[in-house]
Amino acid sequence: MSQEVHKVGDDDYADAIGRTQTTHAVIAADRVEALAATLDLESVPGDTGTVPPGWHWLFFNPFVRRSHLGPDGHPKRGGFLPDVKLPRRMWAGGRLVYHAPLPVGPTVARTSEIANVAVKNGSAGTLVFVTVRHTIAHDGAVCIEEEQDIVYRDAPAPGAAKSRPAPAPESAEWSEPVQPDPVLLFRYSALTSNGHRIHYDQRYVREEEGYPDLVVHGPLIATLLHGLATRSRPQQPLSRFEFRAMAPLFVDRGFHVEAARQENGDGLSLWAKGPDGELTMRAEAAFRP
Ligand SMILES: CC(C)(COP(=O)(O)OP(=O)(O)OC[C@H]1O[C@@H](n2cnc3c(N)ncnc32)[C@H](O)[C@@H]1OP(=O)(O)O)[C@@H](O)C(=O)NCCC(=O)NCCSC(=O)C[C@](C)(O)C(=O)O
Repeated sequence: MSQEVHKVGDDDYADAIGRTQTTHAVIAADRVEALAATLDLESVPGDTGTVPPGWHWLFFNPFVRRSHLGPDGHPKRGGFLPDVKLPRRMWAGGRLVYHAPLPVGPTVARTSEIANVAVKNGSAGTLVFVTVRHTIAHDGAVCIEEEQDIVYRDAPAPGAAKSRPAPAPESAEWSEPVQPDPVLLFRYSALTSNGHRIHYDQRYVREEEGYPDLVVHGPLIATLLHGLATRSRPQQPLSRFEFRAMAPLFVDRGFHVEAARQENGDGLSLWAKGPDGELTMRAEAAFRP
């Protein structure tokens, strides 16, 4: 990463860079099966006894004590994650390398490091991007490497104009509809131990964060794109996946996950298309030969 600027106002985030944390999780079969049911799949896809790509987001999110939660329902900032003062947190994207399947059953370690903090100007004010580098290893062998981008934004200015998302591509070779009902959002929050109120607390999301309705989880959309990628190439294991969340999706507003062969490459380009045809997430997937 090349960004050098870690300051917003008087806050200097340089100290946070390089901070590490290790979390352990039992890769429990019942949780993996519960996600299959939540995604309305007949069974867990892929090889028996392994976690499908993207499903590792089920694990490693600790249930902290209630008194240690911040106003958004996430653990208070200033522990592992830097104490960014901007109130609205979103999952902005990530880059994943799948080295080996994550086995179901054992207790597995995830080591996390704050890789970068970048302050940028967005269309509606300051954005602070925190990039966390995760390594998930079992028995000394790395299974997954991931860089996760979390973005923090200012509260919306009253009457501020909304930025207009770009249209999604019209070149889909694969397209699947998704109906994000409140039960899907609730079950995904529960399964991923995610207390973020933007996914279930309608008063909070409207009054405090200024969104029109409950927000669909970024990792859920990325998981659905992973699923489309692996179904489109059943013979080839996924080796890399990168994605960027471009605009939010909301509860009860149907959207599509779509894919096409890459124009310049052997992999797939994928995206989520919102209810008005807008591009809400884009992704690239690479596969082993
Ligand atoms: C991120 C938003 C606010 C920026 O929107 P904007 O209009 O303010 O920004 P912009 O003007 O388009 O771009 C400004 C700068 O930011 C960069 N940028 C712009 N977007 C990204 C991105 N995604 N990843 C990395 N960089 C990004 C962009 O490249 C540019 O950099 P530059 O000045 O160097 O050229 C906007 O794109 C957006 O709303 N995206 C959708 C976010 C979303 O819906 N996430 C999923 C739901 S939140 C969630 O699931 C949460 C969870 C799971 O509970 C959880 O807490 O972990």
